[in-house]
Amino acid sequence: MVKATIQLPASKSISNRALIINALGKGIYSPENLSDCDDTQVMIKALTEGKETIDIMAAGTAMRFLTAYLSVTPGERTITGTARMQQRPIQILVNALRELGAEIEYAGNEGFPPLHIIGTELKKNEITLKGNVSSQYISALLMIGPVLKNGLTLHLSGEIISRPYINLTLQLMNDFGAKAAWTAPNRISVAPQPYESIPFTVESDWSAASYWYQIAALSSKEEIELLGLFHHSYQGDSRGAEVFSRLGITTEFTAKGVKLKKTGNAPKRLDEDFVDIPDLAQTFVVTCALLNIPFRFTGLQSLKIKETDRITALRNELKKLGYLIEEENDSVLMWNGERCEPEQTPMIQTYEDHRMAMAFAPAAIHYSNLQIVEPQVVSKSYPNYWSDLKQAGFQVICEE
Ligand SMILES: O=C(O)C1=C[C@@H](OP(=O)(O)O)[C@@H](O)[C@H](O)C1
Ligand SMILES: C=C(OP(=O)(O)O)C(=O)O
Repeated sequence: MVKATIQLPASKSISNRALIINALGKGIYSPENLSDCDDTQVMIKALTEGKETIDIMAAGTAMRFLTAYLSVTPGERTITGTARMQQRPIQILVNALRELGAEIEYAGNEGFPPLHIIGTELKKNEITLKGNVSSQYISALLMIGPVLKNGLTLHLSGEIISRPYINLTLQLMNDFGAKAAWTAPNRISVAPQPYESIPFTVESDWSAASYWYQIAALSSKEEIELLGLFHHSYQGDSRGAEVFSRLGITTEFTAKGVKLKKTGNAPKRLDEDFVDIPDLAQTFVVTCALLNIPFRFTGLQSLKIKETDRITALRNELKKLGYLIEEENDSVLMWNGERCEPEQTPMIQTYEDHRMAMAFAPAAIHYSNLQIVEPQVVSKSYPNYWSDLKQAGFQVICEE
């Protein structure tokens, strides 16, 4: 029996947007309930310490959003991150900013952080960029739109991935008094209308919630309540609730958050497109395998450039638990029920990826010997994950 009431961490995606918007708007109110996770802490430091060299560690949002922010903010700075961050591409954003007039140089390898940026006034106001690699480039550009002299129009080419994150950006920008909207299926326009300062409270993180839905799905009995989630959420990952309802976990919204209910229904298989919800891929791959539900998950093309190559990491680690997952075109993961002998004491590697640790920990419900290597990685988005699991009665063995 898993019984817990969990105060989830605040969303890092919302926190980091609110911080950038607040800095651009020179607000009088500070956003409330900011996340205490690493990715938000590095953003706060970058915006308040005024250092010449900014280290954002492993935070993709901080790297991309600050690159645009520093391009329009007086001063000369170098922005860098972990070794993995220096392998995560940023050329599309750098080219777009340069085309607008930004002064950015690569301080290491061409196309990747670290970057040397001299803040300047950007004069151009219309560009085309690819929408099929990372939506964070688009969000980064949109957020500086209101402070550009002539506003900004973006034309996006290719299939647009992670679209709900673009919509989250637009939603927050509009809440803070900007005028930004889709003006065609592939075009977004931002008016040169400055941000206003408003009191703002950050919602809990729906991506973090997914690990508790997973725990509910894998345990025989549960009473789980998650605090701080809203019914009409800004976060695309709130769609996880609907996908979990197909796996027999329904959501009851209360005044404080959500209560999870187990219906006992399970589908014969699960097919889903993750192009809008890439951060939930690990949750559902592990959950379906352990529930013995064959699946085909498409839209995973961004997984290779995240904290680690998540396609490879998932296949490697699930094999240790006895599941043979197949991959297609770097963008599909599927499982037809094929098994192999599980390891006696599976040591799950986390590859500096918080979501590997968080998505595999619930597997301890079925594999009592399971160990998680480098468990501290969870601090990227959910520092209290292990203490919350402990509160819920879990004993996961963590290998430091
Ligand atoms: O804008 C954001 O807050 C995010 C966008 C997504 O990245 P991509 O757009 O690179 O897929 C997501 O994976 C990441 O965790 C957070
Ligand atoms: C991909 C993620 O983060 P980021 O790209 O912001 O580092 C994530 O949190 O899963």
